[in-house]
Amino acid sequence: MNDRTPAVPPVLDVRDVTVRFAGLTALDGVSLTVTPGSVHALIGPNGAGKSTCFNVLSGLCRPAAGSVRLGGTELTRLAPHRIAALGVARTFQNIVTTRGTVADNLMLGRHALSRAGFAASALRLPRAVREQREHLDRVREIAGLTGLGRHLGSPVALLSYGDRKRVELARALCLEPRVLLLDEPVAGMNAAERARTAGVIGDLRAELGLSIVLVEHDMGLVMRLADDVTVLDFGRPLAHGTPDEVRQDPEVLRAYLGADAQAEDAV
Ligand SMILES: Nc1ncnc2c1ncn2[C@@H]1O[C@H](COP(=O)(O)OP(=O)(O)OP(=O)(O)O)[C@@H](O)[C@H]1O
Repeated sequence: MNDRTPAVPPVLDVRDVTVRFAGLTALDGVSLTVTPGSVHALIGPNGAGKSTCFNVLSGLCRPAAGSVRLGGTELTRLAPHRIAALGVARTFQNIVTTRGTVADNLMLGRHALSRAGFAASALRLPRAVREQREHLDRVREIAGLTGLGRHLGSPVALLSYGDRKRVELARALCLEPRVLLLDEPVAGMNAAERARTAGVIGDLRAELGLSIVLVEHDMGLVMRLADDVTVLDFGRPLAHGTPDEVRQDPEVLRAYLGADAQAEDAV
């Protein structure tokens, strides 16, 4: 821990959220509570509404009904940048970072936290130089936490797929979030990269005390990392509980986990 470590994050409370796209109800009365400092997984088959839920949490999608609160603050009608400023950062399923070095991209992630104005930075006034140095120090720490320390000077385009996915994660961390929304953080990775990223996510929770909401199809990762699991099916909440409770829930086995869960139990 360090003095930038956020205090205990506030509860993220999602109540009765409904989202409709034309005739389709993508989320239908979804509620979940993310306990401070926990990993809360959101799982379900393709089209269950997981990404839509993330879009609501990060302000990209406005629900027809329901509310999202972070501590005492209502997030539901806020713009994405306001929600990010309040401490909710996200990654996306697809890699969006393709240019510049790892350090460049992480410094961009710090931009929203800069206090020195454009003129002070352009003129390299002492205050701006000091702030820049502090951001660089923090970028180095975050790169270390995410396993990117030795890649800081590398162009992102030359990194392995797994490292590029972790650049997305590190960039979200550069906002110093209290809640981190991870949308399929290991999708497309090989087994070694998955294990590495799972270790990084576990360390983040332990070292930064973040609340993490995790959307992931890799059930092994979900079962290993999550404290709580909410299962969606056709936009509706199907089950909620610990990983062990959810993996034994007959409705969940029928609707979603099926062979995967049984295969995992056999390991
Ligand atoms: N912008 C949109 N316009 C219309 N329908 C949409 C839109 N976004 C999502 N949907 C529909 O809403 C439903 C939920 O989609 P969503 O992407 O949230 O599911 P998901 O659980 O994240 O699926 P996946 O695991 O495949 O990413 C789907 O039927 C999808 O086709």
